[in-house]
Amino acid sequence: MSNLSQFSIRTPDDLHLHLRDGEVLDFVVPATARRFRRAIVMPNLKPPVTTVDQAGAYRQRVLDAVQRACLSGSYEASDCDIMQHFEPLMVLYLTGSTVVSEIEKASASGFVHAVKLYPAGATTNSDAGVSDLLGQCGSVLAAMEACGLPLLVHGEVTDPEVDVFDREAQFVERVMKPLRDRFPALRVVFEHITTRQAADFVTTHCTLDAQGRPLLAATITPQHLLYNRNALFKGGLQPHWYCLPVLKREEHRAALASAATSGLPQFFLGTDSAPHARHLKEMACGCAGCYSAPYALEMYAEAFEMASGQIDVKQFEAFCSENGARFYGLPLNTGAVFFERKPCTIEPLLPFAADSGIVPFRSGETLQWTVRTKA
Ligand SMILES: NC(=O)N[C@@H](CC(=O)O)C(=O)O
Ligand SMILES: [Zn+2]
Ligand SMILES: [Zn+2]
Repeated sequence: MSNLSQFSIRTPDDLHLHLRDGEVLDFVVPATARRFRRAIVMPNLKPPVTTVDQAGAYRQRVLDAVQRACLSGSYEASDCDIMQHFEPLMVLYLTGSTVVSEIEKASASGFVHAVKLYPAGATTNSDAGVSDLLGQCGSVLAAMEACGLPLLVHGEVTDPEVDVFDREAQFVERVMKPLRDRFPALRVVFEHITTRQAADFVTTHCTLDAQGRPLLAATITPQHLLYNRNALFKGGLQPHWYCLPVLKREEHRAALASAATSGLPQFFLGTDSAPHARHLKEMACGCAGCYSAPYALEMYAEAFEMASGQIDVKQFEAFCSENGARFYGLPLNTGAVFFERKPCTIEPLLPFAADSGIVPFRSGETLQWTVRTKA
């Protein structure tokens, strides 16, 4: 088989992204805005984004940060042309106090595209989350099902008795299956899946709505497509490979790679790019999250090539740029990004003046693909 040396795909969307707030937001938003046309922006700020008004204000801060980046003179004019069109898709953080009227307001807003479940205690800034989804949120879930607003799920049980590597598989049994049974028409995204059990569940339990769109979908990150849990301990403890849900055994990575390259419409790109300052990762009790945004597309190309030997460009494009948009009922993007087989090396540290900097995921490594946004 001859190796592809270049190809292009429709401009992609990142359907799971952390942009944070304040100075960090200014620092990280360009990496996404210069590659992706839209992104689902996670609401796990401190305090969390729980109302439509807060989501609207946060959306404006994201747009303002993009404008400041363009005016700063630090980015090329051609990058700024692309960044200007970045559209943040906002999400509400589900709590035990979320009310039905807020769901209806979100659905009517035009800029809130989903509601996010953080099981209380499961991950970064999840303290305000929900401990018993079906017990606490029945009327809210019914309202979301009725108005078609998707529920995005961090799918791990928090029962301390459950082994950390089994928390996602247990979540399928204890929460996902009962949720589908009770709300069969609720649109659900199983975020950043990491196990064969989650991939199988989304493959086999996905039903379609009247327009033929999947009602159950999943995002998959570059790290979970490329690595198994050995990476966490390679040559010593590797804090920059630590994210939640944690990397799993090789059989699970292989199942995710099969799902992503299956051509099924319910699997799509969501980087879960989650920046934390260097000193907060490289410490006793370091934070969970990989900052992958600057090189995520290059890494996805590598993952698809590793899975299939040769990238099937149509399937890669569907995963990066079409399946997610269709799930969210958004128009497909125009424009393109270009991939060239040319080595590119990731910076060891991204200097962030206000802090200790951010170590990008796979810092210092050389990737095989280079991405451009101009032909
Ligand atoms: N994935 C992570 O390890 N961390 C995310 C939270 C999340 O998506 O669970 C973060 O906000 O840092
Ligand atoms: Zn999560
Ligand atoms: Zn996340």
